[in-house]
Amino acid sequence: MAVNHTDLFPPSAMQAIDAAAIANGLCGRGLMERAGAAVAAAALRHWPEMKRALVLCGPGNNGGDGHVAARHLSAAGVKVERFGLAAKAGSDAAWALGRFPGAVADLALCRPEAGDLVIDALFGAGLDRALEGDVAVLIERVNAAAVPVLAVDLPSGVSGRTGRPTGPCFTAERTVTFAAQKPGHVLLPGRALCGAVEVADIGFPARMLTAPAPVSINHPALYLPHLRGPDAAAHKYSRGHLVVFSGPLISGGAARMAAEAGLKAGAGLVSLATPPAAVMAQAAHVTAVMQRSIDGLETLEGWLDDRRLAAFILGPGFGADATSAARARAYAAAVASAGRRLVLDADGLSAFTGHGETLHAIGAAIPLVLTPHEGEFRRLFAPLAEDKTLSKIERAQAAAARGAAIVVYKGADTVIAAPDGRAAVNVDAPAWLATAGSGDVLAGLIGALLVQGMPAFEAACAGVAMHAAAARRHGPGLTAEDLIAAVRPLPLTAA
Ligand SMILES: NC(=O)C1=CN([C@@H]2O[C@H](COP(=O)(O)OP(=O)(O)OC[C@H]3O[C@@H](n4cnc5c(N)ncnc54)[C@H](O)[C@@H]3O)[C@@H](O)[C@H]2O)[C@@H](O)CC1
Ligand SMILES: Nc1ncnc2c1ncn2[C@@H]1O[C@H](COP(=O)(O)OP(=O)(O)O)[C@@H](O)[C@H]1O
Ligand SMILES: [K+]
Repeated sequence: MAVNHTDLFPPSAMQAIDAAAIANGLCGRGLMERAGAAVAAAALRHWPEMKRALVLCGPGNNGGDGHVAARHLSAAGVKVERFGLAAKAGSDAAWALGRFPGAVADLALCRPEAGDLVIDALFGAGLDRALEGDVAVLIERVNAAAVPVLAVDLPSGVSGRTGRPTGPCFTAERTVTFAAQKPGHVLLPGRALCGAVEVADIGFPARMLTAPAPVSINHPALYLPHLRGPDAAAHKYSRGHLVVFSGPLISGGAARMAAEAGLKAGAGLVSLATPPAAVMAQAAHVTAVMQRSIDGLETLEGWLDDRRLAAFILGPGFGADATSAARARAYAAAVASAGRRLVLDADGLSAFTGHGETLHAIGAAIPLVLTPHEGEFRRLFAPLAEDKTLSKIERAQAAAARGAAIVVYKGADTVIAAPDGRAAVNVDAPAWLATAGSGDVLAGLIGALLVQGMPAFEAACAGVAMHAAAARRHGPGLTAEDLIAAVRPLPLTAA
């Protein structure tokens, strides 16, 4: 018996596991029994004082779980009222109803009142079309009544594959799902609509809970095997030299923050590659971070003869005008020709709008990490961003393939994706990370992990985790400068 706490299972994969389990001798009704019991237990644990449990039961297995939960709650002395849609004759849901016969009122009659708990067992994670009619009306009524909702598997009306509402949907205070989470539990807005998620063990053996695709929550096992602390004989060059391209005089702060974050994250040395006109301004600010005046491509190519320059960050505050964009493309190509690692962020990403093939060629040549926020993603991958059928995970995977790069698709639900289909969703970044310059810090963290020799996907996952950990460590009121100060190396062992 097991729960898979880290991998994400799209609804189709969960259905396949369900079918395989039953084909292998597990009893479908037994799964439903344990699912319903887990829901009832959660209801009793979190709402011990509930006046009534209003259990809304759909026609499928989700509704079956609801009937089982209703039976257990009634046996525990809770006043239970059921509302629902008829279960198909012969189905497990009909069997579950048969074990607890009694009135199942029409959905239109459901009137939640203060003190009630609504248990939403209408539809599960596989829902792929908008809920209409009585169900839609009831959802609006329940949401307006401001009574707590406990969702079974996923709030009805939310897609388990994308996390997006297909139409009207419940807003749950808690959700009990089974065996493993689906993408809809962690991608926004699904994550917020689920409330607190509990994953119940309903009896699948661990060997059956292997993910069909390498898509998971961003968790330490993804990057721990590649994370190293400095060994006792380390020197600064063995820890790696990171270079951050600085923008012009007016916008040097972004590169400086990336550089300082890189030092905090363990790069042995960090240098700003600064246009001559901005050197004095940067010199007035930086201390441990070094500088090199770079007046054009030729100077850069000369400097690239120094093999110790391991990775580059290009984009924070670099300049968005056509001249800067052309320079960004030329610098990125030079870094790629020299076989170094590269993080493209901010203006460095926008510079490649309409230059997808060049970007792909760079990604094919070197380890390349792209860190777009929503706006940059839309600019760089316009058709993908507009495809409303895709989930954020699927969009990030497609962008990674298109750019031959690791894509860190930022936001409150940052997705890290690789061209080979690996993807991870970060779920523990606090909202106070949404502050000017925090993306520049993230670029610095990823750059620092790249110079220390981590493979690009793992470096991106670890960088995103380190960024979120620093923000949590500081707490609300965070500025990007505070964020840098709060950065600590990630623990080398799982917590
Ligand atoms: N492997 C698992 O995770 C287990 C899942 N169980 C439950 O099974 C549920 C999935 O069961 P089902 O596949 O029967 O799915 P649902 O319970 O969501 O029911 C779908 C049924 O509703 C009908 N339907 C009517 N209007 C619909 C609409 N607008 N959109 C979609 N369907 C609509 C469909 O034709 C289908 O018959 C899970 O959510 C979970 O609660 C448990 O019973 C036990 C094991
Ligand atoms: N609501 C949020 N919750 C958690 N993290 C967030 C939220 N909004 C933004 N972030 C994170 O903050 C960072 C912002 O980066 P970015 O948009 O590039 O900002 P900037 O350009 O100002 O540096 C990203 O890492 C993003 O994932
Ligand atoms: K549900």
